Amino acid sequence: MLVREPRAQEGLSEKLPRVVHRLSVIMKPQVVFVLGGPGAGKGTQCAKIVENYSYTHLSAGDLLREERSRTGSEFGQLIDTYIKEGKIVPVEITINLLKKAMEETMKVDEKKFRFLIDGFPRNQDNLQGWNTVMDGKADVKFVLFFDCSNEVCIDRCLERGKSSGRTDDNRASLEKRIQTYLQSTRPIIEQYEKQGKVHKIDASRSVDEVFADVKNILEKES
Ligand SMILES: Nc1ncnc2c1ncn2[C@@H]1O[C@H](COP(=O)(O)OP(=O)(O)OP(=O)(O)O)[C@@H](O)[C@H]1O
Ligand SMILES: Nc1ccn([C@@H]2O[C@H](COP(=O)(O)O)[C@@H](O)[C@H]2O)c(=O)n1
Repeated sequence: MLVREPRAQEGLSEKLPRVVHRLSVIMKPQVVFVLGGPGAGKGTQCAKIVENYSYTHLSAGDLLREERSRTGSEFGQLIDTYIKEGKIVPVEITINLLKKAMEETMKVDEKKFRFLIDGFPRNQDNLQGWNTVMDGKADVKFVLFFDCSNEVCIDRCLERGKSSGRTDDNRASLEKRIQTYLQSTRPIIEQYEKQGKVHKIDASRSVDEVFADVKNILEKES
């Protein structure tokens, strides 16, 4: 004889709150922060993750560059100066771009709730902005930290600079970007390390060797 679960007899009014709660949990953005020095390979690895897993890649740097070239942007000039100087743009600008991009992604396809947020949070101001605006609205699952020497970072960016057209892929900007990374971003990574949230990857190896480690981490975390 079939024994009926009590829930099977529930009406819609009893079920609905539970369904709504479950949906809101499922659809809460799940975030992986992707950090590392300039040219460490963050964007390259994010592209490979997107090919293989259901993540949406949002690069804070790309969003700022887009905003810089958007006709009528009130922040274009400021962003341009900060990027050339290797300085971190005030978070009020960056967090709004990220939030909008996340919302638009999920509006188009509600199943796209896993995000790789690349190049953020880069300093204390970024982290504070994230906590203020996104607290409770998104879960930060872990941090992928692509670690390699300053020399490798600089060499890769200079090589990329031959064709990237980026205003900051030159030696003068790179010296400043490395300083900003060491002084402002490394302490953020250390904070997440203390929370046990950081997966550190040796990014000085080939793209495929680095990605093999990334895959292992993503398989374990899923
Ligand atoms: N493992 C690797 N070995 C050699 N070259 C690499 C590797 N990963 C990336 N590159 C190259 O180095 C350059 C920088 O890579 P990428 O743009 O992915 O770095 P990034 O960390 O996103 O940089 P940024 O923070 O400056 O935007 C690119 O030209 C890329 O093709
Ligand atoms: N959170 C961030 C991210 C980036 N910037 C500025 O953009 C430059 C390029 O960033 P990449 O991630 O593409 O290397 C970076 O040097 C900063 O000037 C930022 O301000 N805040």
